[in-house]
Formats: sequence, C-alpha cells, structure tokens
Amino acid sequence: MERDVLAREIIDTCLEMTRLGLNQGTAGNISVRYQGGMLITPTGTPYEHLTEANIVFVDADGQFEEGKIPSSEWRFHQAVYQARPEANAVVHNHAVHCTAVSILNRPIPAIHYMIAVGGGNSIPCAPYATFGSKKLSEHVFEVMKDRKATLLQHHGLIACEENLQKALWLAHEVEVLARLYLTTLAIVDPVPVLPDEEIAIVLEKFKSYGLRIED
Ligand SMILES: C[C@H](O)[C@@H](O)[C@@H](O)C(=O)COP(=O)(O)O
Ligand SMILES: [Zn+2]
Repeated sequence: MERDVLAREIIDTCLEMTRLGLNQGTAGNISVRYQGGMLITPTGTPYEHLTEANIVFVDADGQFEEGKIPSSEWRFHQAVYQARPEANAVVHNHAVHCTAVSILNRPIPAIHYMIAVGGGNSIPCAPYATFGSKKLSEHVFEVMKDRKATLLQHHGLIACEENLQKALWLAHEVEVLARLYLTTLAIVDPVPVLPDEEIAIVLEKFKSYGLRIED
C-alpha cells in the first residue's frame, strides 16, 4: 500500500482510539509494518494535529527520517514486529481500566471467554521499565512471543494484529475485559475463571472467528 494511504489510516485509527475513550492527550502511539521497518506516529503530538507528513518511517536499524522524531516507544513497536511475524499493526494506549489493572501488576485472568482474543488464557502484564527504554522493549518482546496483547505495568496496553482495524478492535476488547475484571474484583478476589480446557476450545473456534471488515 502507498505510504500516504497508510499514514492516513494511522491517523484515522488514532482519532478513533480517542473517540472510543481508549486514550487521551498525547498518550499512546500507533504503527504499521512498512518496507522492513515501520511507519509510526511522531512523539508528543496531539492526534488532532497530525497530517500524513508527520508520520515517521523508522527502518530496521532504528534510523529515522531527518527532521522528524518518532514515538518515544518505537523500540517496543519494533520488538512486537520481531516477536510476532504475522502482526502488521501495533496500537499502544493508556486506557483507564487496562492501566488500573497494570498498576495492580496482575494479568487479566480468564474471567470471560473473550480473553482468547489475546491468543491465550490471560492478558499478561509485562514488568515495568522506563518509557522508551530498551529494557521495556525487551520485556515486551518476551511477553508478546506468546500473546497479541499485554498490559504494561504502571503504564498501559499494547495490542497487535494483522491490520490497524483489528489491532484497535483488540485494544478495545481488552479494555472491556479490564473493566469487567475490576468490576468483579471489587466484589470477590480471586475472581472466578474459566478452565484452561474451555479457553483451549475457544482459541480453536477463534481461528475462524473475528472482526470481519474488508481492508
Ligand atoms: C511519556 C509518554 O507519554 C509515554 O507514556 C509513551 O509511552 C506514550 O504513550 C506516548 O509517547 P509518544 O508521544 O512519544 O508516542
Ligand atoms: Zn505510553
């Protein structure tokens, strides 16, 4: 796909992420895999101000275009693409319920069968490291080898998928799961969970189930 078209899709996805209430201000960032590297949102720029020209190309060696500064989190986006060859889009946000669970430093357990959207029986929580650091990208790489989404301790959420629409859909589903978890956790701890055997069945069914939108 043309660079400008992808850049427009990134911006539209950013705006939709805010519209869905998943993010605010200059928090969060979005990328797509592109020509061996990625196209990614610039650092510290409110989404409403973005134009196609602001989207930054970062190559496989982490080099980026002169005059542009990519998201401070380009390293963990790169780590996701390395950990998950099928992923073409990465979404990061500070969604309130995901971030609240991350502060508790807990994974979201199998409280609902939709947990399987993340590719397993939980949404894990990657250990804390300073934003933008290599250490954080190393944690993300380890966790994302087994999942399509992870919480980041004391920080937020990362979700990846084969395209932007699906990545945003996944991020939204995980935020709903986080909200359900916190709601039930206020009543009972530990929260009842589905057995691994049932999640294995759902994971199998999800191979032919998911968001259906034409690219
Ligand atoms: C401090 C940053 O907001 C950090 O939280 C980062 O993870 C983020 O979400 C937005 O940073 P960029 O604007 O650099 O993408
Ligand atoms: Zn962040």
